[in-house]
Amino acid sequence: MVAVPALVTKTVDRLSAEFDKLSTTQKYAIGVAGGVASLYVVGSLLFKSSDKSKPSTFELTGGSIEAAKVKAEFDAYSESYGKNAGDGIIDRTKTVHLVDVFYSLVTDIYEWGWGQSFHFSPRLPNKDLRASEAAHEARVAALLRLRPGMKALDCGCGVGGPMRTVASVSGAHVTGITINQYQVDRAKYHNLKQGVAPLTDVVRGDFLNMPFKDCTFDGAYAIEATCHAPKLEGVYGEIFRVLKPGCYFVSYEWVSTCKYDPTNPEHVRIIDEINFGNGLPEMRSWKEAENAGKNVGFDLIMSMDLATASVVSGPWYERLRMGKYTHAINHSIVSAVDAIGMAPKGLKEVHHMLVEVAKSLIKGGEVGVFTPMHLLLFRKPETAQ
Ligand SMILES: C=C(CC[C@@H](C)[C@H]1CC[C@H]2C3=CC[C@H]4[C@H](C)[C@@H](O)CC[C@]4(C)[C@H]3CC[C@]12C)C(C)C
Ligand SMILES: C[S@@+](CC[C@H](N)C(=O)[O-])C[C@H]1O[C@@H](n2cnc3c(N)ncnc32)[C@H](O)[C@@H]1O
Repeated sequence: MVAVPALVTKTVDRLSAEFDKLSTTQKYAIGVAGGVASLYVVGSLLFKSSDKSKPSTFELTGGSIEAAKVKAEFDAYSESYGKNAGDGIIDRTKTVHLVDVFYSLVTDIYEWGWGQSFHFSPRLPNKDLRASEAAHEARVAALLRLRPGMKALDCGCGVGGPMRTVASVSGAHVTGITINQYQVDRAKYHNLKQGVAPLTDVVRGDFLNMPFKDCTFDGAYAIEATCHAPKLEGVYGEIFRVLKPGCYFVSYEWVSTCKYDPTNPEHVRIIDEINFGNGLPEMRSWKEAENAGKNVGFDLIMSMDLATASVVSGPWYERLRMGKYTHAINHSIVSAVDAIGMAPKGLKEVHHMLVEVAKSLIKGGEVGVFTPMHLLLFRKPETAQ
């Protein structure tokens, strides 16, 4: 006989007593919910797909961080943010390392619950999420005037969703750079599987110090990525260096809008929460982003917030708002997988951070103080070296 600890028997007794007090409908509802959850768990275990196009619930990892260290790395990440609203990352020299850690922690969860493109998009009328996403990415190829035979740079490429669209629609070759090795592996896997490998390459590196020669690329873009740089001039300056003269750089920037009031505590709180839940050192204003490009030598060609540019497209944060209940269900699933010891310890806390940041992003969008898609189109002058 197996000895059952007294604490367990006591807890079971108390739960049964509580269960007895419920009405028949409540008991029935709990039974159905339990059944669905068990079916989900058993189904996922039995029918674990060999298709690795997205991790299953039981395959969520800490990216490049070994499972035993996930909790400690997440705690260190959390502690790197200041206690006062507006502080951001206290020691900015640690930003690049912390961003690398951040992406190890979230990449599987992003792919699992969002997809292969780690960005937002305006929702186009009569187009589904994927079509709206692809249109947002294809706009980049058009703005850069990419053609077959050209070489483009994807600065902060994630697992390569945008890269695959840009290369496919333009016929140009795209090299992606990301600070996170796990993302390099995922991006290469998807590129190969989707037949885009011949037009793509992915390297691990720091976009503040890129392993490319001066004047290498015919175009460069960054989709919701340069917001991670400790200083925008640092990354913009590197992009300027590796671009050929006369070529374009387009960025979808995460910035505060002209509605942001630094003396309004609610605005400050929203931005602070967005910084923490997304691995940002601080939030820049759209004007600071424009100036950063000009400061490194670019000509500014176009500057507009795509969140408000078209009156017929739906808000970028609608997808998050619609997913509110799914996020809660996802949290129960991650917690259950954690409870049975099938997820790295700490991943539940990472997921909780994402549930919370989804709320702050929605708030930032609704109040209008934040946009993840301020379009900046720059050109390196013909005369520049
Ligand atoms: C550009 C960046 C990332 C932008 C977005 C791709 C991500 C921002 C917030 C993320 C998410 C929030 C809630 C998660 C949910 C709780 C989980 O169950 C499934 C994944 C989420 C939907 C997740 C997906 C990606 C985001 C929308 C930043 C980092 C600069
Ligand atoms: C939100 S993701 C966007 C990814 C991709 N652009 C997309 O839209 O799917 C931000 C990306 O920036 C990269 N990044 C952040 N800081 C970086 C750095 N210092 N050097 C290189 N890549 C960096 C991250 O690794 C990640 O791939």
